[in-house]
Amino acid sequence: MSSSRNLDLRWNEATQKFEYGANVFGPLPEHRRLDAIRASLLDPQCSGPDPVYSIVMDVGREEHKGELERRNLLFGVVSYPAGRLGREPVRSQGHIHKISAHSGWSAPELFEIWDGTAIIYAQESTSDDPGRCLAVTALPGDRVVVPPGWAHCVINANPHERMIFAACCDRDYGFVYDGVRARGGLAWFPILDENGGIRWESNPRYRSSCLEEHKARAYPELGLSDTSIYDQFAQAPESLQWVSEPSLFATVWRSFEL
Ligand SMILES: O=P(O)(O)OC[C@H]1O[C@](O)(CO)[C@@H](O)[C@@H]1O
Repeated sequence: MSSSRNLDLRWNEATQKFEYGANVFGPLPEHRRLDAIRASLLDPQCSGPDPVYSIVMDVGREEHKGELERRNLLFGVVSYPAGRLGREPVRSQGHIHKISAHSGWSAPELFEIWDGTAIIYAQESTSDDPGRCLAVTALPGDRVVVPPGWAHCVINANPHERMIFAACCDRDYGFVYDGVRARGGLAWFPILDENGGIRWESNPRYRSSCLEEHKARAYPELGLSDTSIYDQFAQAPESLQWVSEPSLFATVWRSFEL
């Protein structure tokens, strides 16, 4: 069982499900199978943990249901097993958020790591030139923000332990995979080295690019406090409104650093 950050839910390894505390709602997990994500892996024939990850979208405390809906916000939690996908760590496929009907923006996403070590990888575009490419390492309690319109994936950086994270996103979410799949993945593939560390290989189906790597940082310009993202929502729901209404920070996004 793993503990959550101020939302009473935990992953049960034996049942491969999330368990919800009193007054916490959430669905059964959707298990993403290995066959469903092969098109974006370095070795599409590889073997690895199956399911590759388990997702619950729309979790929260009963008392917040209305507020989440009114604000077009949604919390999800994702659990990744230990292991590897061939030479790669366990990871998601990579996608861009669809344009939201209510905002006209491809929404940003706010991640918070709960257990394990994650790398959030993001690139500006899935066209020939991927633009800026960044890999941000995040530990329990760290937050990472992927700005509007960027393609991204989430990686379990430690092949020896499970990784669990929460994300706050637009309730009108949808994932666009075309660009990523057409190029056989994102512009950089994470590779597990002999010592369990991560190195990167560029994807030759993109024009050459540089990869910047750094650790997670604070985001005062987005009004993120030190408390967990769910508690921040509970205490001041308007302070996360930018997730579903990115235009509130239109000027911030222009020079945003992950
Ligand atoms: O569809 P993909 O790219 O495999 O990623 C799915 C993941 O993306 C997320 O939105 C996080 O970016 C999670 O909900 C989910 O784990």
